[in-house]
Amino acid sequence: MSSIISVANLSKTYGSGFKALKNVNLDIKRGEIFALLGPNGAGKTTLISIICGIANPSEGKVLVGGESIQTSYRKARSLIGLVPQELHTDAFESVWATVSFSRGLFGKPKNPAHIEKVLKDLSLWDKKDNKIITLSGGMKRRVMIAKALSHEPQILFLDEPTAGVDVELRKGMWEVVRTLQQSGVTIILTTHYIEEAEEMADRIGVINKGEIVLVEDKATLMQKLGKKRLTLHLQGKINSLPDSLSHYELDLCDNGATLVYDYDTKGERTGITSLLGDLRTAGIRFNDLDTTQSSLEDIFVDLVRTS
Ligand SMILES: Nc1ncnc2c1ncn2[C@@H]1O[C@H](COP(=O)(O)OP(=O)(O)OP(=O)(O)O)[C@@H](O)[C@H]1O
Repeated sequence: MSSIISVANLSKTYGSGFKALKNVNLDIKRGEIFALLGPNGAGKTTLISIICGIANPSEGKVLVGGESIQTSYRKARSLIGLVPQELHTDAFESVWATVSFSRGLFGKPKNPAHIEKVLKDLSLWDKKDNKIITLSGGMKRRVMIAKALSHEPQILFLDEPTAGVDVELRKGMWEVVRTLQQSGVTIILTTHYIEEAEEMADRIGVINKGEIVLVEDKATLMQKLGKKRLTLHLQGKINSLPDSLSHYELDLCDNGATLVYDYDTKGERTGITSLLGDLRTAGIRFNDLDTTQSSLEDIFVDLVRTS
């Protein structure tokens, strides 16, 4: 896949002297869903604002579809649809009027067939004549996406698309995003919800204190950094672990009914075989066992804590 966005050596120092971005390098591949994760204040919105040409970088370059956002702003910007964090639309306009108007802002000729397709894709067609004020929060969010897609951009930025949205609506939004990807749009979303990145993204980037600390395929990331947990459900409860097991990092849980062992899937030896042997020697028997992969959330918390 070729790059549709290329960010090189980007830094941003605000007037206050605060360094919000420090030498960021990032390529977004055409057609992917890229999730940018980071704690509050990490620099996500600053980065998006610079890529979209809303804020100026202090140093560095951004190319969008091969065009510089700094020197070819109009060309580069027309490739981008942006759904900002805060929802602001004209409450008394109809859905149709507000979405059509957005297209006009990009100097594009009217194209009712395109607006109709966008509204249908976003399940807003039956609301096209409703005033924005009469819509639910989830529908208003979809109107914001429709506005961002009105000028047929190739790239869609979604800044916290599901913040404060209930679980069902969030899942609906994920469906919408998948449909958009299938129609050929490249999607970059920022989120606090690790689950969202885990569910949606092809690749994940983590930003912390203005620095990109990781960019990785989601699947590789889960595998590479993942730890596994072995849980043994004991035949009988035990009060404490015998000394012969003291060199293992074991946790006795559920009042002595389960034994938990965390191991590194990357390690040469997991220690499981010897642990099971030593348990047998110690006379500790179990009925059942299971293993679980640690989640992206564990990985993320680790990264942000240590970087
Ligand atoms: N106009 C500004 N002047 C000075 N500092 C700013 C300005 N805008 C943002 N910052 C600072 O830059 C840092 C990054 O802010 P940014 O909004 O990019 O973070 P974010 O990752 O989007 O956070 P959140 O998840 O809370 O939206 C923060 O410490 C913020 O206080």
